[in-house]
Amino acid sequence: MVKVNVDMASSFIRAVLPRLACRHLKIGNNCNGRYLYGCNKRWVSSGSDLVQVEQDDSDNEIVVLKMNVKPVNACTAEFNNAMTKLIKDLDADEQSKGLILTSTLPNVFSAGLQLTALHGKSYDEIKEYFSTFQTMAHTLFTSRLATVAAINGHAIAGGCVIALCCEYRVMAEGKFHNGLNEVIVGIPMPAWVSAYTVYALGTNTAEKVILSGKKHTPREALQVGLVDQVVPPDDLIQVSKNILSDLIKVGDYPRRLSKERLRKELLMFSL
Ligand SMILES: CC/C=C\C/C=C\CCCC/C=C/C(=O)SCCNC(=O)CCNC(=O)[C@H](O)C(C)(C)COP(=O)(O)OP(=O)(O)OC[C@H]1O[C@@H](n2cnc3c(N)ncnc32)[C@H](O)[C@@H]1OP(=O)(O)O
Repeated sequence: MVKVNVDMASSFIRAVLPRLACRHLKIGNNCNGRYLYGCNKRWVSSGSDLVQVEQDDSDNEIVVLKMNVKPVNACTAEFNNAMTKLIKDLDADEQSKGLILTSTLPNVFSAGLQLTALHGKSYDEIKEYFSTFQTMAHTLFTSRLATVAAINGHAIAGGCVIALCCEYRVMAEGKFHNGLNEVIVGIPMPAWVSAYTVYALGTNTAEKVILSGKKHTPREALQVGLVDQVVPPDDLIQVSKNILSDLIKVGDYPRRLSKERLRKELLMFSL
């Protein structure tokens, strides 16, 4: 079990993080909180259109969630909460078997945490904001659904984490980057993110990926295991659907229980 010095992390959040994060982006507070509403399933209601929901088949077994937070799918607290609610609703709906996660934006899957949310905020506010992201990631990671990330653009830091929470990751070819650049931004990697990365990549590669903070091209991401497949952009969704169809062919109960047993150990990690 990883030991974390919580006092050190707390001091870091209080004193250093807000300045580092905003210096990294060279931005002030450009939070844009207005979004459309667009769910088309009666049992899915995120309360916003930060995530668009599409049914993929007549049986309602496959759902496509499209992140829709312009301009770069930065994970606002409202987005994190909407995602958490949607995934929980889908988990509770026995008809749903699989989930594809992608983005409405042409070149960005997700830019990760909303760095502007850290600017000028109190310790408690930042802590609360982080916890909305962590809850969303845990909910996706442990969802009973089969999950595929269809990465149609940059997947940076928290964006890469969202993809790592999925069982399978397909990335579009293109001039995109995928990586965990937290150490470059100035965020010490939380133990739970490291644990998820080790789970997906293995310890040795995860350490290299995390400690370098490197942003990988799709091909490089494939080599280190951040993604499982790289495909032409036009094929991304169809390939993801084919993978998902194969995943959900397996008996629901043994699959669900095995996923739970494999993944629940990792929930002990927090900061
Ligand atoms: C101690 C810690 C304890 C507990 C932690 C608990 C949880 C931690 C979670 C795990 C750690 C996760 C960390 C993060 O996610 S940090 C975020 C790091 N993200 C980045 O570094 C990405 C930065 N962005 C980019 O690289 C590019 O924007 C991107 C995505 C490649 C797209 O490029 P492009 O299409 O050219 O677009 P622009 O760069 O011009 O950006 C357009 C617009 O968006 C603003 N923006 C970009 N990224 C963010 C962001 N992450 N948050 C907020 N805003 C962002 C950018 O400033 C531009 O705004 P403008 O007003 O100028 O138009």
